[in-house]
Amino acid sequence: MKLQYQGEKPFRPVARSQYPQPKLLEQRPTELLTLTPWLAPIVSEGTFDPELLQDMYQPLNLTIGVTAFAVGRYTGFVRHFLESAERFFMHGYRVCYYVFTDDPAAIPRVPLGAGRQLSVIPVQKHARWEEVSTRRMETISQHIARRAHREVDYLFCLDVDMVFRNPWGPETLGDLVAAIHPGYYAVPRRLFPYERRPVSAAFVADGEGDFYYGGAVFGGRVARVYEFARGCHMGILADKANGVMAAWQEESHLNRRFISHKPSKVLSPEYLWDDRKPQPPSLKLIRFSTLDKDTAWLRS
Ligand SMILES: CC(=O)N[C@H]1[C@@H](OP(=O)(O)OP(=O)(O)OC[C@H]2O[C@@H](n3ccc(=O)[nH]c3=O)[C@H](O)[C@@H]2O)O[C@H](CO)[C@H](O)[C@@H]1O
Ligand SMILES: [Mn+2]
Repeated sequence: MKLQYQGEKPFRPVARSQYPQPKLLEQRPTELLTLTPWLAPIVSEGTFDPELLQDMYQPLNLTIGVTAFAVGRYTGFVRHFLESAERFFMHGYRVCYYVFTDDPAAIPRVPLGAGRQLSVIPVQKHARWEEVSTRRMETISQHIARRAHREVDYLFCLDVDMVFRNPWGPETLGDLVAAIHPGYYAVPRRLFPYERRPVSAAFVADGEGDFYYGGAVFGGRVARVYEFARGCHMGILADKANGVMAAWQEESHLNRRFISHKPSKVLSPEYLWDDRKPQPPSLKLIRFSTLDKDTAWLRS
């Protein structure tokens, strides 16, 4: 299907010319790696000038979409998710939240700032939680084709059982964006929990892989997210036809695809943390984090 995207928005010249000078020979701005071997920036605190980025992106009048699924008991996370996003997510930009749920009446009407809106989109409830989680790729791609490609410039697809704790701004915008999983940023790749059975479309061979990315955060330009989610969905369908469920469901397919379709921007675990873990000194702040939750109860 050929999609008519919103017009591409050209960069305007930077208005402000006074800001700290970038210094080629100065120490690294962060303890973390700042560039992948394919020259994609790895975003973390200290690597960017938030005010400069604000001046560059604000005039573009961008609209940023967010998808979040709240099926079954996960509706209980929506209030905290939206309230914290109102405080910290893309402050000063137009934002469209797309909340997919089997129970629209359970979605709270959280007060939203100017230029920000919430669409509640009904979806069917699947019996197994793996199915709920995995079906997201299909629903996201259909939603982009039907609606979101006309409404937003960038789209982030986020888990709902999470909260924003610090600013998430235009430094995260890129063509195709992945986030490093908080559990595996210091782990050799042979120990990444990739799908290792060749029968699965998500199969990753030994010696392959860059970072282990989290399924809870991905995004980019809406056209690229469409291709990406569709590609993952195709892999999931192929597996289904073979009676296979990948080791970590859609996260396995996402990781497979990011090996061959490299992200143009990588978010450090500041953007995908887990409150059950202590914050290491190398992470200056936590921006978006998983809440401690009763997983068995939620999924039952
Ligand atoms: C630490 C850990 O174990 N992480 C895995 C786990 O993440 P999580 O434990 O973060 O998965 P999760 O329970 O948050 O499910 C993912 C998302 O699907 C939605 N949802 C899920 C179930 C449901 O009944 N209703 C509903 O709305 C909701 O938006 C949720 O945030 O599972 C994912 C499955 O894709 C990935 O494999 C992750 O690696
Ligand atoms: Mn989650």
